Amino acid sequence: MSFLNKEICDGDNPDLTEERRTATFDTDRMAQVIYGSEKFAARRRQITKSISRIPALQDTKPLAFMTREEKITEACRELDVLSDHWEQLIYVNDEEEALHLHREVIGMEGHPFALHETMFIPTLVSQASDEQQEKWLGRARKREIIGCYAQTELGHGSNLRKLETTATYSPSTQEFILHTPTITALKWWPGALGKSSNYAIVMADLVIKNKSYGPHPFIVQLRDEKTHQPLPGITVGDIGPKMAFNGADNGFLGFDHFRIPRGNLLMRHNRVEPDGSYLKPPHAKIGYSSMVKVRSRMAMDQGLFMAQALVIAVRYSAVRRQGFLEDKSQEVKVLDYQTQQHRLFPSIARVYAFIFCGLETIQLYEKLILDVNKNGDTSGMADLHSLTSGLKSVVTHFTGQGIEQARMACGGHGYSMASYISEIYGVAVAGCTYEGENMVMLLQCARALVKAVELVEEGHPEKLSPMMAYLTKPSVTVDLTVGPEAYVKIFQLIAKKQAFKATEQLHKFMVAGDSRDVAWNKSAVELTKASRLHTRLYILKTFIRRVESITDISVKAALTDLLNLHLNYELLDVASYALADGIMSSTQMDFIKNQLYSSLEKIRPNAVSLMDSFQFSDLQLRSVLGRRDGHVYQNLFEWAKSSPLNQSEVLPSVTQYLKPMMEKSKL
Ligand SMILES: CCCCCCCCCC/C=C\CCCCCCCCCC(=O)SCCNC(=O)CCNC(=O)[C@H](O)C(C)(C)COP(=O)(O)OP(=O)(O)OC[C@H]1O[C@@H](n2cnc3c(N)ncnc32)[C@H](O)[C@@H]1OP(=O)(O)O
Ligand SMILES: Cc1cc2nc3c(=O)[nH]c(=O)nc-3n(C[C@H](O)[C@H](O)[C@H](O)COP(=O)(O)OP(=O)(O)OC[C@H]3O[C@@H](n4cnc5c(N)ncnc54)[C@H](O)[C@@H]3O)c2cc1C
Repeated sequence: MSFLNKEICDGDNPDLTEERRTATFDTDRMAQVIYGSEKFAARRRQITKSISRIPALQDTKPLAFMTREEKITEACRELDVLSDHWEQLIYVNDEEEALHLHREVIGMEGHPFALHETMFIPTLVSQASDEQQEKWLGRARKREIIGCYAQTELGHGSNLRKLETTATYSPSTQEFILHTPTITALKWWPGALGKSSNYAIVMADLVIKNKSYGPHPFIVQLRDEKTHQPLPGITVGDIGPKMAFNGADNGFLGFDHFRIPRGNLLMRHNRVEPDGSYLKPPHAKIGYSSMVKVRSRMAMDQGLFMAQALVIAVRYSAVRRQGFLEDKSQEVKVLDYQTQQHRLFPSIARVYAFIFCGLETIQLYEKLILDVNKNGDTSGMADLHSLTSGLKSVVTHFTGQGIEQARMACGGHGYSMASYISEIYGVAVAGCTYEGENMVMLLQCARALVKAVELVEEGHPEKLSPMMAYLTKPSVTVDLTVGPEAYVKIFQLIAKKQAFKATEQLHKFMVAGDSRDVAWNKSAVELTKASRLHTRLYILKTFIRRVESITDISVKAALTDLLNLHLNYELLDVASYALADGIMSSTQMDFIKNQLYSSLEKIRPNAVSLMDSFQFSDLQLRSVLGRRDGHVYQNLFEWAKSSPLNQSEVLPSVTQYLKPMMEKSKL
């Protein structure tokens, strides 16, 4: 068939080439801003190039046509190839490079080392004593053992204080006896637990002399290191297929009076002595630090998920032609429609905003762990906990929305698994649940907000952390034409008003006789609204800070357009609060709308390059629709032909059922 002639696929789609030519900035320079440094952006490109030279790391069969078993096997094959090339591809133990390598080669659907790297090793780093690290950390880093993080149970996830798995200390044998007393106490959900891991960090209720000390982390061997068979006393398996993440074997785990040595309680911050005496940690929640680590990474990780969906949708929108504007001789690129821009560009701005936030929170976590491990200083824990609790909830929610809009922006082809957007969506929205269900975490953030409001009301504003300082700002009239700072001021007023209103409501119920818990529940929706506004304000301020710090003029100009779009879009999105409280007038609302529409026009010529700047390889994107070459239709046809259903002309379902049925109908 002539239209499949290879020659016409040589070179990129001219529509995309034109987009790339009109960009006003250099995508390598933009990548430096996205990835935090010139060095890392260059390393990413270098790693991508090295990967492309290893034939065994190129895609085999499209993921969409694989079974779960095939996906898991393929991920393991890739891990094996990676381990042979590890030292030649990346600097050993460089977490960011390793993450990039995994994202690109194995993708996002999960693999046996995902939890090993993201939670098992970090828990050993933050919770194990030096002696324990000597014993396990080296082995874990060399991947002699595979570990996961087993906390959630069939009956309890959000409420850690009610975990049922017990670790009862036996002073006579100096052992802990791990036990699963009921079916609801089965560990349920941990990634890579089902079939791959032979070790786990198990969170269990520490019990000494009939006294419960709450959840503590233990390192537990689950399987024989030679045979990989579960050890006696352990029941373990896979929990079955999920909405996405089907390359991961999320698992269940039960203990039948399973004994582990005393030295398997991770004892960097707390201890159980041989006689059973307990030395408490410097902060009650220090054992939760691995969750805080993952939450601190989520703004970045979710930003990258949304970026992948938007690369696909924006490239496709520059290639897809549908309908007419002025010129009736050629259909228009759908990216030229204002509605398409309004659907996609605010999400592009959020991607950048989330990533800038993520760069900051990752550093905040690293600093916290240094402070705790080196100086025993836990003073930063409360702030980082409330910040990351709000942030994980807000970014996962908006990422889900942004990816779904990206899918719809691709019309019918977005619904095909060839776009890969449905898979990205499934993986990203898991983040609304894991590491703390979003509502639960917004309410954690609200605890800090209410405390801060109470401090202001009690006349102690000097005790507020810098993040809460806006709660003392007086109401002022703001001229929006002044620039970003004016938007921040209005946002601060809106967020402050909501924090005070929610706290007032809480207090009102308490004064009327409700307990704090009941009053809290009756005010919970208002409290979560306050948390969202507080978090969105933080994101907005980080975006402004980051753009102000950029030195490359053309990159800064492109990002200033994006920032302006973000400011106007965010303010419009929360305008109902501002109007209700008389913070903004309807004239100001009209101004914001007009600014927003003009931002869309300014961003239009840079849209493709703003997304190209993420420098995702086609291997990483795994999207037929979003490939860099833009030869959407040829690529889609090739992909469809590779469907298992097309490997024979007549399917058994036809010979077995349809054919006889049609024959019968003829009689
Ligand atoms: C070399 C490196 C290579 C790297 C390669 C990596 C390869 C990766 C490849 C990528 C491929 C795929 C990606 C896969 C990634 C998937 C990751 C998925 C991971 C998912 C894991 C999980 O989900 S683990 C389970 C998570 N579970 C939860 O989050 C449970 C949520 N619940 C809680 O956290 C708690 O129950 C609670 C915080 C909600 C309440 O706790 P508690 O009841 O104990 O406390 P209170 O509410 O009473 O509050 C009391 C006070 O304590 C304060 N608090 C609570 N928590 C903390 C904390 N963490 N830090 C500080 N303070 C805390 C709380 O604020 C209260 O304070 P006051 O208000 O002052 O009283
Ligand atoms: C893909 C994926 C991977 C995971 N990986 C791991 C892992 O590696 N290790 C691990 O240990 N766990 C893992 N989990 C489990 C995950 O951490 C939990 O599912 C999560 O913490 C939510 O807990 P839950 O399922 O008990 O939800 P629930 O708490 O039962 O939530 C159900 C509903 O109740 C509401 N709710 C609950 N408590 C409150 C409250 N106090 N106030 C108001 N509303 C409330 C929630 O908002 C939600 O709407 C994973 C989960 C998923 C989906």
